[in-house]
Amino acid sequence: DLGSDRAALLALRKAVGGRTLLWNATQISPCLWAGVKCENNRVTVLRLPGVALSGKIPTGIFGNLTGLRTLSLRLNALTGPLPSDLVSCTALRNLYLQGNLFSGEIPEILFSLHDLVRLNLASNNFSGEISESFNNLTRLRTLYLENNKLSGSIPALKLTNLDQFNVSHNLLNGSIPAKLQTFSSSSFLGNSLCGRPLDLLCPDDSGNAAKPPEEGEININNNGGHKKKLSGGAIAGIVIGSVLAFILILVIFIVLCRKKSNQKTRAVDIATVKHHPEVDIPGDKPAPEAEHGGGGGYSNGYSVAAAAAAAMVGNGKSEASNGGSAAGAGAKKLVFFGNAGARGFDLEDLLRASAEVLGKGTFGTAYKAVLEAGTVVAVKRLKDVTISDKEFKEKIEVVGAMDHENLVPLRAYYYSRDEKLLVYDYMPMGSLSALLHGNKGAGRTPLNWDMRSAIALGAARGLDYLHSQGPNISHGNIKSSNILLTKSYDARVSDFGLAHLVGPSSTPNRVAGYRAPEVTDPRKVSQKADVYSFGILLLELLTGKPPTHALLNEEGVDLPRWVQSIVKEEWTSEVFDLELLRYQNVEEEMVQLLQLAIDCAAQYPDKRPSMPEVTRRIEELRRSSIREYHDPQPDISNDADDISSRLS
Ligand SMILES: Nc1ncnc2c1ncn2[C@@H]1O[C@H](COP(=O)(O)OP(=O)(O)OP(=O)(O)O)[C@@H](O)[C@H]1O
Repeated sequence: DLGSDRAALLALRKAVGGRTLLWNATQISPCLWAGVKCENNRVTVLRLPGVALSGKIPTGIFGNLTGLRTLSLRLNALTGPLPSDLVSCTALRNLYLQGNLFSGEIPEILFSLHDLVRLNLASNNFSGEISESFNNLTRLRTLYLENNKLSGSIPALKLTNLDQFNVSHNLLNGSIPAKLQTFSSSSFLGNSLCGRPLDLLCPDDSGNAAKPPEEGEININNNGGHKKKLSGGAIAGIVIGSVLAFILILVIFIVLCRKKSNQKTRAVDIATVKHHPEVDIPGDKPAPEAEHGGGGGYSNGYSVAAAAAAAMVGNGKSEASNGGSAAGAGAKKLVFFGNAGARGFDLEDLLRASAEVLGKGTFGTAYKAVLEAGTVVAVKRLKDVTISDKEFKEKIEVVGAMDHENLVPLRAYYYSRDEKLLVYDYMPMGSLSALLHGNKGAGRTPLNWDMRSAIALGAARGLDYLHSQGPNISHGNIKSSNILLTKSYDARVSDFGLAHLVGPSSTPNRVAGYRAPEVTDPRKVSQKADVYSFGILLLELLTGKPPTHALLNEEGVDLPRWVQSIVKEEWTSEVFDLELLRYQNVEEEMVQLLQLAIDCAAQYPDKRPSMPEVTRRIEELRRSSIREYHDPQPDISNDADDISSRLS
C-alpha cells in the first residue's frame, strides 16, 4: 500500500540520496513529492533523473514498490549490480537507468519483467553477454545498451515490436543477426561486428579462414576465430582495379558533361524529368520514366509539354480556350474552370513549361510544371480512361465546379484521343504520406500533434464539403498520398472524382488498406466508404504507420484490427506514434481522435458517423484543450500509459 511505498522511498533516499535534498518528509503523502506519481493509492511513477544519487541500491527497496510502471534513475552515479528485488516490480513498463555506473551482468531477473516496453541501460559498466532471454520481453520497443562493456555476440533477437535499438560502443563481435539489420549502422558502431548495415562483410562459413594470418597477409576481420585474409597479390589486384575503375568513371563523366553543354543550346521546352525527392518512399515509388498515352516514342529529356505537344501536333491543332463549358466535343483545347482572369497562363505556356515527375499514381503520372511566368502547377496525365469523350467531360465539369479551401483546385483539363491532362494548383509541401513516412532521418521536422490534428480537421472539412454536394458524390480514393499540404501545412484533399473516370484495369492495389470491407468493386464507392477510408487515415496520423506497414502484414491484420487489439489490452499509448508521445497534455485529445478513428473504421457502414459529424467532433476536440505545448522530454515515455480506460 501507499504506506510501504512511502517507507521504501525514504529507504532509497537514505541509501543513495547522499546529501541530495529530496522530498519533504513531513508531507504524509509521498504522491506530492517531486518525481513521484501515484494512482489508486500506489506509487506508479518514480522519476529522479540527474539528482546526484550515488552508491549501491540495497535490496529491500524495490521489493516494496511493486506498483511501479515507470522508473527513471538516469544520469546519476549509482554503482554496483542492479538490485535483485527489482524482480517484484512486475508492472514495470519503462526502465531508464542510463548514465550511471551500474556494473556486473545484466541480471536475469529483468527478463521476467514481461511488460517492459522501454529499457535503457546505456552508458553504464555492464559486462558479460547479451542474453538470448531478451526474447522474453515481447513488448519491448526500446532497447538501449550502448556504451557498456558487453561482450560476445549479439543473440538472434526476435522482438517484433522493437523500433529503437542500440548496442554501439561495447566489446561485441560476430555477425549482426538478420532481424536487427534494419537498424542503422550507428546502432552497432564501436564493436568488432560484421555484416549489414556495417560496411564490413562477414567471412564466409567455408571454414578455410581459421588459420592465423601469415606474413604478407592482412587480417581484415577478427571475428571469433573466423578470419579472412588477403594476399599481397590480391591487394595489388584491388589497387589496380580501383585505379582503372576511377579512370573509366572520369571518362564517362567528361563525355556526359560535353553532351549536356551541347543540349543546353537546343530547344528550351524539352526539360529533363527529375525525381522529386520527397515522394521517394517505400510503396510510393515515383517512376523515373513516364509512360505515354499513345504512339510517339518520347525519348530522354521528357516533359509534360513534350507529351502534350506531340499529341497536339498529331491533331494538327494548338489553341487555348477560355470558357469552361464552351468546349465543344472533339475540340482539342485546354479547358479552364472558374475565373478565367485568375488562371494567368494558357496552353502555350504549359507547352513551354519544364516538368519534373512528382510520382506515379493509380490514374497516371503527376508532374510539377514550372511555367515561364513562374507559375507552378501540377499536371496529371491520366491513363486508361475508358469512358467516352462526352461522359469524361460531364464528369470532369463536376470535379472542376468543386470549390473549397480544403480541396486542391482543378484549374483546367486537356482532352484528346491520346492524351488526357488535368492541371491542378501545385502543393509545395507534398503529401501527408511523404511527410509521415518519408525521410525519417536527421533534419526532418517531426509532425507535432497540433499539426496532425489540424491536418485531420482540414481533410475532414474538404471531404465534408464534397459529400455536401449530393448524396451520390463521394471521393473514392481517400488516403494519405491524396492529402496535400500548402506552404503553411493546411490540408487539401486531392484526386476527387478520378475514380469514376478510369477503367477497372487501374484498380488501385495500394489503396487496399483504406478500402472499406463492403467495397468489392473499387469504382462502386459511397460516402460511408469514404468515412471508413478517412478513419484509416486518422489511424495513420495517430500511429505513424501506413495501413500497409510490414508489422501489420506480419501479424496478418489490418490497421484498425491491430489498433483495436491493443486498445482492448489496455495498452492504448502503445498505438501512438513515438513522435507524438513527446508532447505533453495532449493525451486526452489523442484518445478522442483515436475513438473517432475507430468509429469511422467500423465494419458496418451504418455504424460509421457521417462526415459532418466527423468534422464537428474534430473541431470540438481541438477546441476543448488548452493549446499549449512543451518541449519534448528526454524520456520518450510519458504518463499516457493507461489511457485505455478513457475509451468508451
Ligand atoms: N497538386 C499537387 N501538388 C503537389 N504534389 C502533388 C500534386 N498532386 C500530386 N502530387 C504528388 O504526386 C504524387 C503522385 O500523385 P498521384 O495523385 O498521381 O498518385 P497517388 O496519390 O500516389 O495515387 P492515386 O493516383 O491512387 O491517387 C503524390 O504522392 C503527391 O506527392
